[in-house]
Order: sequence, then structure tokens, then C-alpha cells
Amino acid sequence: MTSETPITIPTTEQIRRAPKALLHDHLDGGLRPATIIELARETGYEGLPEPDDADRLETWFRESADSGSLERYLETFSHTCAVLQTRDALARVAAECAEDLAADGVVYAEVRYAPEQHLEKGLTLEQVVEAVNEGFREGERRARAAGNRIRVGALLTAMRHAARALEIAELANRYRDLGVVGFDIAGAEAGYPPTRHLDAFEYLKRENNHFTIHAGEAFGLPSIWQALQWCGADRLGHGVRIIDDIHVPDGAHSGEGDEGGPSGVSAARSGEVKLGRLASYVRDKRVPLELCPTSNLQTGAASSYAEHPIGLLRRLHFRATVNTDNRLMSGTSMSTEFEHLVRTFRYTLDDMQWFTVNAMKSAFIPFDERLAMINEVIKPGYAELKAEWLFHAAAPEPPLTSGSGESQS
Ligand SMILES: O=c1[nH]cnc2c1ncn2[C@H]1C[C@H](O)[C@@H](CO)O1
Ligand SMILES: [Zn+2]
Repeated sequence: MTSETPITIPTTEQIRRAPKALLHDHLDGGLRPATIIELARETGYEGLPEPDDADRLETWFRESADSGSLERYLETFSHTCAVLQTRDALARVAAECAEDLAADGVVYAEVRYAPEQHLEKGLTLEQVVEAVNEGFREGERRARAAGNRIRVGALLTAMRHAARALEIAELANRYRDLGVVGFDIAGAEAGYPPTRHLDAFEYLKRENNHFTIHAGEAFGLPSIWQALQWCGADRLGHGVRIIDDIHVPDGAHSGEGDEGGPSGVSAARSGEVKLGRLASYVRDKRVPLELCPTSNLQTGAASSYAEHPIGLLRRLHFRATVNTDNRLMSGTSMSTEFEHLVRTFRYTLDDMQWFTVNAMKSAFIPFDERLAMINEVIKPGYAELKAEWLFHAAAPEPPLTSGSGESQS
């Protein structure tokens, strides 16, 4: 982009229509509330806190997840996992997930879940993976029929408090190129360092496979350091606490740019902001950060959107991406996450494109397929929105100019 590019702060409708790429979304954190109620009836699960009313159930999930503690947040998943114990339930929820993401303008998604949490009624690990894959393919078909295009890949998660990581890593490898694109570990961070699962990570590295690790969410720099330097993670699930290794003079913490507009890098260049060794490594090596702003507010990793580190990380040109984490527990969607960021940091369509291209570059599918998504879907989609803005939108004021550079990631 040139310095002539007008600032195009998108409307809610444009945010929804803009092509988006999602790297961090949990299948068991994104069920439709009405589906949970139906599945509970069908499968005889009697533990739902609001068994009769989808709106009340939706509110219950959001409020319960709002505790400020990751451990309490994670307790809500006992209800979603309870209704995801049959082949049909898993396939249905996966199909609805793909449909919902596509309707929200997501064109590429990596959706994760822990197969080991879906074995209570006798399914095997393989049956779980096949049911979910089948559901994703069905959801992609339904989305296409509705005029939306999406590609969904699965990430298999191992729970960090359990001891099945190697087994799940082997499963991910077995289903590679068959709908599974990588591996993850999740669950409570405190007391369960990622190094407990070194055998799984070493196995995946030997197999040239990809993995991300939930790190730097509830726990700080040591967890990020271990995930990268001991385990060899390709990406960081959250990684938001990398902010602890970035030293900012008082008053400069907000993501709003000063001289350079919302996307300016002036503070970084002027030397006011100092990066420690780990933060430098993460930025210089282009380690993707799967940032999930609303989820972070709920678990206490950040105190407001304005103070969320994503503003600074974007300004400093970290490989930052925007994600939902758990759409049900956070009452969110990709559009909602971007809506908060656009209103808070005055992000433009160029900024949205930057985050989206960052995510696509960091995806676990092959390079040529990533490139095709960027060049054939994402860039044309943003170009179309920007052209509409220039030629049709009733711009209230003459355009300002912006220096946001989409080519830098
Ligand atoms: O944000 C999270 N941090 C750690 N673990 C999480 C988070 N969101 C969901 N999980 C857990 C709960 C789910 O049951 C599991 C697999 O999707 O992953
Ligand atoms: Zn997560």
C-alpha cells in the first residue's frame, strides 16, 4: 500500500463480509446452545444447568466463563464434552461449526478438540476423528450450497494434565492429509508445563509434523520459553504474556499509534520500547501468536480491549493473529473479535487484511495452498471491499491517509 491509501475503518457488515482466517478455535467450545439442549435430550445427559432454554444456557456459559480464572473457565467444558460422546453428535457439531464459521466470513479455519475427551460411550480415538472429519466435510458442503466458501482442518489436542500426548500425536500423524493438519496441547497451564509431553513433540518433529502449544496464557514467560525452546512449537496458543518481556515506558502501552496512526511502528523504531531476548526471538523468528482477546479478558490475562497486548504487538510487527478460542464461552465470533479491535484501535481494512494474511501464512497446510488462499481469496476479498468503499460508500469525510503496510508480517 502507498501513503495515498485512504483510511477505511470498516462497518460491522464489512467486517462480517471480509475474508477471515482462524487458527485457534475449540470444537467443544463452539457449540450452538440449542444443539447442546437437543443433544442432551437425545443422549440422556441430565447435568445441564439450563436444560430447557437455549438463551439462558448461552448466558450461563458466558457468565460462568467470566470468572477471571482459567481453571474455572475450563470447568464449563464438562457440559459440552458430555453431549459429544457419540458419532452423530460429533459429526453434527463439526458440520454446524463449519457452517457457522463460513456464515461469519471465515474462509480458512483450524479447529481443535481433544479426542481423548470423547471416549466415554465407547468410541475409539479413530472413530472420534473420523466423525469430526465427516462433519467438517459436510459443513463445507452446506456452506458452499449457501454461497459461502470455507476450508476447515482439524488439530488434535492432548490434555496437558493427562498422559496420552504421544498417543494423540501418533493419531494426528496417522490422519495427516486426511483432514488433520496438526497437534496441540491444552488445559490448565499451572503445574503442567509443556515439557511433560516432550516425547510427543519429539515424535512429531521426527515425523516433520506441525504443532502449536497453549502457552503464555495463564502462565508467563517460562511457559512460552519452554514451548519454543524445549518443545519446538511452530506457533503459540495465546502467547499473550510475551508482553511481560516487552518494556514500555509509562503511557505507551496502548495499541493506538502515535505518529504512524493505528498501525505505526514509530515507538518500536525510536527505541522507546525494549524487547527482552525471548520477545526478540518471538518477533524475529516470526513465531505466530494465536491471540484471543475476549477469552483473555475472561481468564484475566488482560483487563480490557484497550489494554490488550494485541495493540502493541501489532505495532511492533509481531506475527500476531486474531482468534476466537471458544465462541460459546466467550459469546464471540471472528467478526465480533475484529469489531472490538476495530472500534478500540481504529483498525482499518488494511489492518484486518494484515492479521488475516498473518494467520494464513502461519497455517499448517502446505505453502502453495496457503499462498493460493492469500492470492485468490483473501487479497481479492479485501480489494473488493476497499473498492466498494472508494466508489460507493457514502464516506462522511474526505479520506485521511494511512501508512499501514500489509506487506510486512
Ligand atoms: O484457552 C484455553 N486454554 C487452555 N485450554 C483450553 C482453552 N480453551 C479450551 N481449552 C481446553 C478445554 C477443551 O475441552 C480442550 C479441548 O478443546 O481444550
Ligand atoms: Zn484455546
